[in-house]
Amino acid sequence: MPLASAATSLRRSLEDPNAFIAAPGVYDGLSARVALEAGFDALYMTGAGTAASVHGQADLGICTLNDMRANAEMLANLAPTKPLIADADTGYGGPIMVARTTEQYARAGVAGFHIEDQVQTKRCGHLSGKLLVDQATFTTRIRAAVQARQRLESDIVVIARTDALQSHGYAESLARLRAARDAGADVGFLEGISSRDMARQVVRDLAPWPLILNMVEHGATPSLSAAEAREMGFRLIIFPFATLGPALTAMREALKKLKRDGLPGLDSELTPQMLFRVCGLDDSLRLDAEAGGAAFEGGVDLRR
Ligand SMILES: C[C@](O)(C(=O)O)[C@H](CC(=O)O)C(=O)O
Repeated sequence: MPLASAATSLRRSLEDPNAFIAAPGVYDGLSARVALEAGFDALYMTGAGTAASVHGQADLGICTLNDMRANAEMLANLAPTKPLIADADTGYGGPIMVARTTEQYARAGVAGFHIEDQVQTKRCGHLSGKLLVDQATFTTRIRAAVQARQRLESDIVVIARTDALQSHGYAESLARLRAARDAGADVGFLEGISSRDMARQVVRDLAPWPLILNMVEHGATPSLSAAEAREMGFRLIIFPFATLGPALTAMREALKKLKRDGLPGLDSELTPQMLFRVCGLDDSLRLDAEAGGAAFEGGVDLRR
C-alpha cells in the first residue's frame, strides 16, 4: 500500500520529536524529478508554482481544486513513498468543498496539505492587502478537513495556516492557530513570519505542537536555512520557489542566447536521452522488457 504509506510516514515523523523535514517546492513533473534526483525525502507542491506552470498566472486564487488535485496526484505518484505536502489554499469553498478537497488529496496520495484563512479571492501570502475570513470560518474549514480525514481513516496530515499576521497582528494569529489546533489540525503554519524573534516565539508559544516554516526568500520572512529552522524548533520547512526561481532565471538566460545567436547552445551533455533519463526513461524501458515488450530491445541511445 505505497499510497497510504507516504501520509503514514509523514505522520510518524511528526510524532518523532527528533525528525525534521525539508521539502523543496516543485511545480511540475520535471522539477519534482530533479528534486528527487537531488536526494530530497519530501516534496512541497507550491500553489504559486502550479498557477504559474499550469495556467501561466499569478498566485491569486486562480487554480481550482481540480487543477491542484491533478497536479498533486501526478507529483505524489512519481515517488509514492516520499511524502508530498501540497498547498490547498482556502480549501476551495465551504465545509463541503473542504471535505472534498481532503478526500481527493488523500486518494491522490498527498501526505499533507495546508488550508488557510484568506477569503476565496486569495493571494500569495507575501503580497500586501490580504483579506481574511473570521476565526470561526477558519476553524470550520479546519474541522471539515479533520473530520473528512477521520471518516476516511486516512493519515493525511492537516496543516492549519493563518495569514492573519499582516492585518490582525501576532496575538490574533496565535489565537487562530490555537483554535485550529483544538479543532484537530496536526501542524501549525504562521504565514509571513517577519523576524527571527517571532519565529522563535511562535514555536515557544505553541509547543509541543509541530510547526512548519514557509521559507519564501525575498518575501516577508528573513532568510533562514533548514538548519536554523530546525534549531529554532520548527519540525518542517518548505522552500516554495526552490525550483521555480532557478528555472525562470535559466530559461530567461537561454532564450536571450537563442534570440541573439539563433541557437540555444545547450551544454553537450543535454542530449534527449539524458533529459528523458531524469524522467524515468530507464525504468520505463525495463518495465516494457519485463512485460515481454520488444519495442525498445535495441535501446534508445544513438550510436555516434
Ligand atoms: C507557500 C505558497 O502558498 C505557495 O503557493 O507556494 C505561497 C508562496 C508564495 O507565493 O510566496 C505563499 O506563501 O502564499
